[in-house]
Amino acid sequence: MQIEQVVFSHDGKNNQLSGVSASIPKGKITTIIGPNGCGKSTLLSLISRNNKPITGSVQLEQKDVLDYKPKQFAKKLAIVYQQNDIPPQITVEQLVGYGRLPHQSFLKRDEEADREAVEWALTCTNLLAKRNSDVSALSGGERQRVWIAMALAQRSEILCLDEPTTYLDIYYQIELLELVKQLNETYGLTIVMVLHDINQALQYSDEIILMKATKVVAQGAPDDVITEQMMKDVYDVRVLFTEQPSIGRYMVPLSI
Ligand SMILES: Nc1ncnc2c1ncn2[C@@H]1O[C@H](COP(=O)(O)OP(=O)(O)OP(=O)(O)O)[C@@H](O)[C@H]1O
Repeated sequence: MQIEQVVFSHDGKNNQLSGVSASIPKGKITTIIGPNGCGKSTLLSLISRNNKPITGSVQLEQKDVLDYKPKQFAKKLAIVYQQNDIPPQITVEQLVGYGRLPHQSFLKRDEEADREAVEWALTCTNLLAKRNSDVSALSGGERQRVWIAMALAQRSEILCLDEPTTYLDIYYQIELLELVKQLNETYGLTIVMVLHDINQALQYSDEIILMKATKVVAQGAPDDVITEQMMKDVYDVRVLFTEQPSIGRYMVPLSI
């Protein structure tokens, strides 16, 4: 995907994206980082075409995302939001089945393909044993996996995740990021996610898009973008980096 000179305003007064350009490499994990309010979720909303640029464009396979038909686009890209409303009294399997809607029409439905996709999504997310559970009775970590399973059932090539680890304890954060890594490595899914935890961004990303105050200020490999100087300039925090043999480079915050 190519994001080219995108300008966007939520309220028509101030720009929340002012001339943003970036690229999302196919088959990689790209993480958008930056301080609160800099425009990360807004950028994701334009990538997933939930908002339209005032000027500039988002291109997918050399075609403007706005030129895709809704179902055609849903087969290309799925998004999981930070907070999701759960329909009342719905089982895991039923909710995951909603991911098949882009593949169904009034006249045409491939029930075998639908079943296979739901089984695959439940298997990947380790939810087979919970398939008949009421979604509202699940833990936060399990619910987040259900939303990812629904997005997987959509069988899209790109998976966008807006702060997928927020509200999860450290165990479920790691579980979720390991799932994301596995989906990328095993099925070649392109991942675009927003994370706040710099160490998790370092550990799980192939590519970092760094934002500050409505702009993309850097893009590149995690070790190139995430530096002591960047942490001072963008977050106004003093940090040091150290190496740990099993996970590599990681950051220790020192002071503000
Ligand atoms: N629907 C909206 N209407 C008006 N302003 C909005 C809307 N959504 C977001 N904004 C504003 O746009 C700016 C960017 O918000 P956005 O949610 O994209 O930032 P973010 O980098 O994802 O922040 P955070 O890390 O706090 O989640 C903020 O100033 C926010 O107040």
